[in-house]
Amino acid sequence: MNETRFERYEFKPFIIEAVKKLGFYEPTDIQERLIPTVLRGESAIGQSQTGTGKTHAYILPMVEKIETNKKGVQAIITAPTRELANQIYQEVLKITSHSEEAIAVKLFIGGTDKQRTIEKLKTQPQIVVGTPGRINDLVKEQALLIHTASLLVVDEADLMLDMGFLEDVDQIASHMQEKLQMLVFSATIPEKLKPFLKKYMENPKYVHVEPKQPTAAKIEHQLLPSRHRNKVNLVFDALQSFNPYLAIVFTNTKKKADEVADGLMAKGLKVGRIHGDLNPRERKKMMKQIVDLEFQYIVATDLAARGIDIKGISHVINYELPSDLDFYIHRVGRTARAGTSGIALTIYDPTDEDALNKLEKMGVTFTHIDFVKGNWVTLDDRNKRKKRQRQTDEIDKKASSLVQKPKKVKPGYKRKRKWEMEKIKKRERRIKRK
Ligand SMILES: Nc1ncnc2c1ncn2[C@@H]1O[C@H](COP(=O)(O)OP(=O)(O)OP(=O)(O)O)[C@@H](O)[C@H]1O
Repeated sequence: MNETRFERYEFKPFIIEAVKKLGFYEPTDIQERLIPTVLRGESAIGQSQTGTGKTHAYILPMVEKIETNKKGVQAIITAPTRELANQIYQEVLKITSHSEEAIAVKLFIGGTDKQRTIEKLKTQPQIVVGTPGRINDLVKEQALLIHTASLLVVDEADLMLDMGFLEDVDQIASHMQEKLQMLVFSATIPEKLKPFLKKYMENPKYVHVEPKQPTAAKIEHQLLPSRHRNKVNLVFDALQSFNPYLAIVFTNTKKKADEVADGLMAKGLKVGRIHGDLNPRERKKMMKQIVDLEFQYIVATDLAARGIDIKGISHVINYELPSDLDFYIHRVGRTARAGTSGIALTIYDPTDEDALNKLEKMGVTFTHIDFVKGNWVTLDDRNKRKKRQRQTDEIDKKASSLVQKPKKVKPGYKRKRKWEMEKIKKRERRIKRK
């Protein structure tokens, strides 16, 4: 690519070169609205749908602000999972590696050898990327000196709160420069996060790229009723029929993830799996295999739903609905990224009706399908089916109330009563249809 609209930000030439290499021609909404703010040194909260470029909305201006001749930590990026921290770290390297003057970037995440990390910290990096717990450990051991740093990024901020990491983030912030530029990002910013934001950000620029719907535009949300069928078989049938470029199946627990992965493998599928019970080495190896597209099917818990940007996920299957509906948005947001399209199929039970109603109120529109005798069929909208069921129930009730039970029971009275009720039901249905 020989030109890019990112030139409007007057980034250092090496950053423009890196952006061109990434193939970014047009800044996304959130980038357009936040890059100038970050360059001015202001704090900001960035909320926009999954897959809309939040990561580079902070990476590009952050690298621009690094003073290459100044040693010591200048910027810290925190993320709630090792996989996401590593992914962000890789993205930072894709930019800094174009700089003639070396920019020292280091990744600090749990599950790696802390002693070895401390030994390698003879010189301090200029940019730190990592999970809050490990960064905080290294600060407490005075191995990592962050009093020189003035920019802190909190990515996937709501999950940081849910996972109890904000305490660590708080401690990290308290060891940094007094005048702190804080950048907070997520596709979902819940109310419960607001007190933390108020503590560090007097008057942050709050950029909420108001989407018309909470999830990426080009996701087709499909609903499949379980109807007490074996859900692993349903997932298998769906995967066979989709023949996906890359499908990720989400479950609510690690145990269920193993069950589903084992079930699909027993049916002959080669399946990757990623969840918290894997040891750090296995998780790292698995993520690499997934990114290298060694699998067509992955089974994962919500650990992988956050921010992970795996190119080419064409299908997301919810084996079950998450209890926190924000996780539905993050799960389905693994597909249809950067303007591509994708399919999100959710297998649901009757107990999920309320949650589905809430998602519809949030702006998600579902198509209803079923898998009957090896073929996909489109179903009526479940609300229409429910309404029809309600009407049938009302007609039954009315008919039954109109046909009096005889005081004295005579032979054949049941058949006669049923016949009279049918007559009334037919009349009522005719009236409803008008
Ligand atoms: N300006 C751009 N032009 C084209 N592609 C872009 C641009 N900015 C980012 N991308 C690509 O879009 C994809 C999604 O970006 P990113 O992972 O930053 O989204 P996100 O908003 O952080 O998503 P999530 O909420 O899931 O974390 C990535 O593959 C990234 O390389």
